Amino acid sequence: MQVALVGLGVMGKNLALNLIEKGVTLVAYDKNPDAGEDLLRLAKSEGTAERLHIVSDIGDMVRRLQAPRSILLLVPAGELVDRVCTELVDAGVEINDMIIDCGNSNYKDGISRKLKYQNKFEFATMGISGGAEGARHGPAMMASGSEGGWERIEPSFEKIAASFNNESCFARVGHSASGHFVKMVHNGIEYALMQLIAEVYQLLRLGCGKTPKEIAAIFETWSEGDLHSYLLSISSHILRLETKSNEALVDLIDNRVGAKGTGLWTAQNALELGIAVPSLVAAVQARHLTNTKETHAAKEMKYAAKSTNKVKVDLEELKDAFHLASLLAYRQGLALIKGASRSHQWKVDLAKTLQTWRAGCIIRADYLDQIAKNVEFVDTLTTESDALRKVSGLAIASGLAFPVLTASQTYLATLTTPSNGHLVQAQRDYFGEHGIKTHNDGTCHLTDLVEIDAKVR
Ligand SMILES: NC(=O)C1=CN([C@@H]2O[C@H](COP(=O)(O)OP(=O)(O)OC[C@H]3O[C@@H](n4cnc5c(N)ncnc54)[C@H](OP(=O)(O)O)[C@@H]3O)[C@@H](O)[C@H]2O)C=CC1
Ligand SMILES: O=C(CO)[C@H](O)[C@H](O)COP(=O)(O)O
Repeated sequence: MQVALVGLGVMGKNLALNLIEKGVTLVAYDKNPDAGEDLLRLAKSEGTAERLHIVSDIGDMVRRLQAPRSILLLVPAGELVDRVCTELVDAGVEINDMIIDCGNSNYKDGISRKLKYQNKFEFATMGISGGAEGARHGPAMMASGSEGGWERIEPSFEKIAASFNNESCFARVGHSASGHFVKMVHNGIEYALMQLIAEVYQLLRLGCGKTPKEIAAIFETWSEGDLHSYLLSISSHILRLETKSNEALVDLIDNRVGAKGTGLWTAQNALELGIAVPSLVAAVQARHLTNTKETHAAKEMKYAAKSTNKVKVDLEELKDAFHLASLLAYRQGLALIKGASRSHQWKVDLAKTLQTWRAGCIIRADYLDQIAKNVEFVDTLTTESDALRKVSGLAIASGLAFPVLTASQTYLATLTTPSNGHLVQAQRDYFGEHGIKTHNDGTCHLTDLVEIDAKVR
C-alpha cells in the first residue's frame, strides 16, 4: 500500500512512523524541510526508512504516487486545509484520488469541502485521537463517509489503529463529515473529564489539605480498580512530578488554560441543536474563566487557600461521585452525537463510535464497558448518585469552584427529579401570551384554565 502524508508535526510525524512500521510505503511532505529531515532520521533509527520517501515539493509528492492516490492531511485546521487542497489540485490530483483531512477540522467545513471539491477529487474526513503516543503506537480513528477510496486505505488504517479485544479502533462511524463531529464531541468530553479531575484534585488539595503526592496516591488507587482511565493515570503521574528542590510541578504552572476550538464547537452545536450537555459546556467556560482578568488572583494558591473552608470528604463517596460524573459526561456527548446524527441523517453508529474510544484515544476508560452495555444507566447507580449529591454539597460549602462537578449533579437531578418548568411556562404565557403545554400535550393559555382579573404591571 502506498500513501502520502502532508504535515509532519506532532501528529503527522508519529502517524508516519506508525504507517511505515506496519508496512505502508509513505511519501511525506511538510513545507518545513526540517520536519522531513527529522522524520527521516527517526525512521532510520527505527530501521524503517526504506519505506519512507521525503519530498520537498508537493508536486513531486503527487507525481511519485500511482493513481488513484490516497493523501492524508495533518495540518492545522482552518483555511490551511483549503490551501493544501488547492496546491494538490494544481499539482495534478485527479477525480478518483482521495484526500483525507485527519486534523481537528470543523465538521461544517468538511461538509462544504465535500461539495466544493466534488468535481476535483474525493474529499473525506477522519478525526484522530491519542496525541503523539497514540499516533505513533495506535490511535483511535473516527472516519466517515462513503467515498470509494476508503476501500483502498481501510485495511492499512485498521492495522495502525489501536485495538480493543482484537477489534480495531478505526471505524467509519457514519455518513458525510460525521467523523469530525464525533471527534469534536470526543474532545468536548475530554474537556469535561480533564476539568472534573482538576476539580477533584482541587477539593482534595484546598478543601481537604492534601498534598499533590497524596492526591496522586488516591488517584492511583482509583486507577487500580474500575475507574482506570488514561486521563486519571496521566493526572496522577503529573501530580507526582517534582523539581530537584522538591517543589510540586503543578505549583510552577500558571492557571490560564488554552484551547484550540473543538470544545467551544461542541458547546455551540449542542446549544444550536437544543441538546443539553451542561458538563461539557461548563468545562469550556471553566477554561474561559481561567483567562479572565478577575480570576488572575487565583494564580496564587495561597490566596485561594485562605479564602476557602476546609471540608470533610469521604474518599469512597468522592470516588463514587467522580465515577458517576465521568459517566454523565460520556452520556451527554453520546446524546449530542445521537441528536446531530438524527438532524443531519448521518446514521452514526453509537456502538462503532464507542469501539473507537475503547483504546488509543485520550478519553479511553475501563468504565466505558458500563456505557456500552447500557447508555441509559442513570437509574441504576443509586449509591453513586447519592454520593454525587452529597459531594457536590460539600464541595460548594468549601467555597471553591466546581463547575463540572456541580453541572453533572444538576444534569442528573434534572433527569431524575421533578421539573420546575411549569412555572416558567406560566411566566412566558403571563407576559407574552406564548401559550402553555398541558399534561395531555395540548396547548392553551393560562386564561383558558383560570380567570385572571387584572395582571401585575
Ligand atoms: N497534537 C495533538 O495532540 C492532536 C492534534 N490533532 C489535530 O491534528 C492536526 C495536526 O496537529 P499537530 O500535528 O499537533 O500540529 P503541528 O502544528 O505540530 O503540525 C502541523 C504541521 O503541518 C505543517 N504545515 C503547515 N502548513 C503546511 C502546508 N501548507 N503544507 C505542508 N505542511 C504544512 C506545519 O509546518 P510549520 O510548523 O512549519 O507551520 C507542521 O509541521 C491539527 O488539526 C490538530 O488539531 C488531532 C489530534 C491530536
Ligand atoms: O484533539 C486533541 C486531543 O484529543 C488535541 O490535543 C487538541 O488540541 C485538544 O484540544 P485543546 O487544544 O482545545 O485542549
